[in-house]
Amino acid sequence: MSVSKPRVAVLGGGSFGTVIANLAASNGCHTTQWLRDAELVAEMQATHQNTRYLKGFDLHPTLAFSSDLAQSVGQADLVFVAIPSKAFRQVVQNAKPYLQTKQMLVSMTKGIEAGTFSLMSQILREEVPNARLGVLSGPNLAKEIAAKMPAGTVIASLDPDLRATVHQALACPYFRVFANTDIYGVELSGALKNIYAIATGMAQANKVGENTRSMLLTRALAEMSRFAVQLGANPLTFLGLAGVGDLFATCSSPLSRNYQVGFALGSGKKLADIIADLEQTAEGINTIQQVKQQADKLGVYMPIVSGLYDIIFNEQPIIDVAAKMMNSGQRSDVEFVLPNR
Ligand SMILES: NC(=O)C1=CN([C@@H]2O[C@H](COP(=O)(O)OP(=O)(O)OC[C@H]3O[C@@H](n4cnc5c(N)ncnc54)[C@H](O)[C@@H]3O)[C@@H](O)[C@H]2O)C=CC1
Ligand SMILES: O=C(CO)COP(=O)(O)O
Repeated sequence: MSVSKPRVAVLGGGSFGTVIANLAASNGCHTTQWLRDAELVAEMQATHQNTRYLKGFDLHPTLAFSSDLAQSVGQADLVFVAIPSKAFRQVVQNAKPYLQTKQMLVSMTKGIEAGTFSLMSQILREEVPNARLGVLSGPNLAKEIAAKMPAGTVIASLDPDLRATVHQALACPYFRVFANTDIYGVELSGALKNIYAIATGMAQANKVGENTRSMLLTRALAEMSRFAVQLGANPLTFLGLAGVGDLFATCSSPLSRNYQVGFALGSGKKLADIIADLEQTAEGINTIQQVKQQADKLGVYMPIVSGLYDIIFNEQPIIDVAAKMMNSGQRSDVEFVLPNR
């Protein structure tokens, strides 16, 4: 286990990258946040705020900002990556010449690469084959952490030193870091729950009751774990913070961008207008498309994903899709206990 505080780099200038960089700096780690936008870097250096993505929060005075990748990652022991999935590979490729062999790379991105169905840890493995890898995921709404509201997260890695180093960098009285070794399960949980946050936002816009919301959430958990197990994840991971924890937080909170997208769709707004207004990342729309394709290929039954796909991409009315789901006959409540025939 490392004894001195790790030197940290965070790639990504969005709300989550900022919150994690701020936590590490507040914990005494020499921390640099890398952003592609030099203008925003200059503003953040002057104000120690991120007015574009995390308005109203003062950042720790020792947190450094840079738009120079070499300077940001070159000296770091631990590199967190919080870049939206559509740009993740490109940014890692750009950083690659400056990465050192013993560095630890941790993805915080909850998405799936379009076209390849790669999760971000798989991209890290492909692009930087010798790196020490981890995934950070959990119920971590950025603004709540910025406001120092207590939260827990999960660091998943096969490398015990990496798990301990992430704990050392981030754990504090309002942020607890739990451990897991099921990288794929933790990472899939984080990506998949965005789909169901869209569904719950849509249902809330249609003023459903608590019974409906509970059914949706529980069937979402059944569906996402069924899919993940097919892909080799451990079903028990879905009982942890990265699974049911993040599903509950994201599906309940209007702070979630995916929930906001679902709510706006459920209120009759057009997807293109919603995305344009959001100006932030909502991974779930891309994830629905990637998961629908993969579930069809593997023959996994995912009625919520299929229903959302029909509403968003085939313009089917929400009420028709909901009625079809409610009339789908009897299925097992917990299929790992009572299998479906
Ligand atoms: N915000 C949150 O509460 C949480 C977000 N996450 C995940 O973190 C990832 C990043 O999300 P946020 O920080 O919330 O995003 P955000 O929407 O707040 O900001 C996105 C950031 O990525 C940057 N970016 C986009 N394309 C880029 C490119 N080609 N090169 C360099 N930078 C680029 C943008 O400039 C911006 O700084 C997402 O996958 C999200 O699912 C995970 C946990 C919590
Ligand atoms: O992942 C998150 C909280 O854990 C954030 O969710 P959104 O990306 O929907 O805002």
